[in-house]
Amino acid sequence: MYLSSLALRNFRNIVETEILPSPAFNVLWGDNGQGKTNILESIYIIGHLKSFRNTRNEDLIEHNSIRSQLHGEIISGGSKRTVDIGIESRGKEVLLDGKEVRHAATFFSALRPVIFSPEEVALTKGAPAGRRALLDRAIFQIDPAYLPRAQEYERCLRQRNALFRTPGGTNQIASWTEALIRAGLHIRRSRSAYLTRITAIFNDVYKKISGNRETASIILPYTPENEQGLEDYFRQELERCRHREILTGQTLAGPHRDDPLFQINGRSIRQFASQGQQRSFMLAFKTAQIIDIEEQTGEPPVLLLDDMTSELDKNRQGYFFNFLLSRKGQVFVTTTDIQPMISAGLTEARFFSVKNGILRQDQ
Ligand SMILES: Nc1ncnc2c1ncn2[C@@H]1O[C@H](COP(=O)(O)OP(=O)(O)OP(=O)(O)O)[C@@H](O)[C@H]1O
Repeated sequence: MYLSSLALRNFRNIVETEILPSPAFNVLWGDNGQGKTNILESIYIIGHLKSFRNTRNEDLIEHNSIRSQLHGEIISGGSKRTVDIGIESRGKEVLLDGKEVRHAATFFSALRPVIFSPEEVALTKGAPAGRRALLDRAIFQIDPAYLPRAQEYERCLRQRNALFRTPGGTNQIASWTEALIRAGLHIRRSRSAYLTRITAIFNDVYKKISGNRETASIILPYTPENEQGLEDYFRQELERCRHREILTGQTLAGPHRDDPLFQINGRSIRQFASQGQQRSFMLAFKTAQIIDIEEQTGEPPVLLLDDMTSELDKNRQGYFFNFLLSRKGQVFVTTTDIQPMISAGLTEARFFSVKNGILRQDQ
């Protein structure tokens, strides 16, 4: 699966551009603030409908315009698919192969881009919501059933919270508690199963990146193996919070409050990790995600790497370049300095210079 053509109009600082990327390696290079990340963002939106940056539709539209237009052509399993996305401040219009998209799940399987960006690295150290989002996004991408389940959980959560604030509503809480537990168990089971599946690769990659000097782990606050135990745990959590829930009018336990623990050498990343260690952690997580997508779908995903080599020492950089070179999938990487890539042997890559939102393919 790869992006064979990308055309953008009035997207961020890119007024008009069309590129024909290589099915293998593409390097977007240029000074800071020229539009490299914007290109990656457009590809990410073609795969996910949303940006990986926390942005509103109007931020995506070129300042002097009222509409952005994104067009992507994707080669998958030997056939071509097209994606067209029109963005206006009031919303997005999406066409897959010229037809309106009814189910988001159909759409998410069209390109499956995986992003590695400094914004995401920051999530490892931030609030629990960011770490949950990292995990959930990875699962959404591979499991079409996860999105409706997450939506069902959100619905139960909203209903249950509303009852806390409705006079006499607490009498009806019990049935919504049961619905919440049922829906929540799906989410927790999926999160556990996903981590169980990728843990071996993740551990292995992290060890290699760190030259066998460190170990990393992602730990959920519940045990994955035991189904009944998972349910009992959820009930006990709710029971423990009951009094506070009535006081605050909010559901205080469940998948929406889980805090996945990211650790290096048994210590929380939040408190101890350096920038380089956080990056290595994300590299290992994303690498595991990529390998998992490849194993589950039989096709390598498109990899988007935004400025990923800064703050990695030479050994860690070297490991990652070797990994990239050994892969079959399509890669887009941004950089201000192409020299390390040329030295690493990425000579087969297609290079695009980016200046003031204008892209030029180097000869
Ligand atoms: N809606 C918009 N309309 C016009 N220009 C925009 C819009 N949104 C962002 N920009 C411009 O895009 C540029 C930033 O582009 P981008 O984030 O892709 O930079 P970059 O080349 O990746 O740089 P860096 O190496 O610093 O990450 C800035 O000049 C910013 O002003």
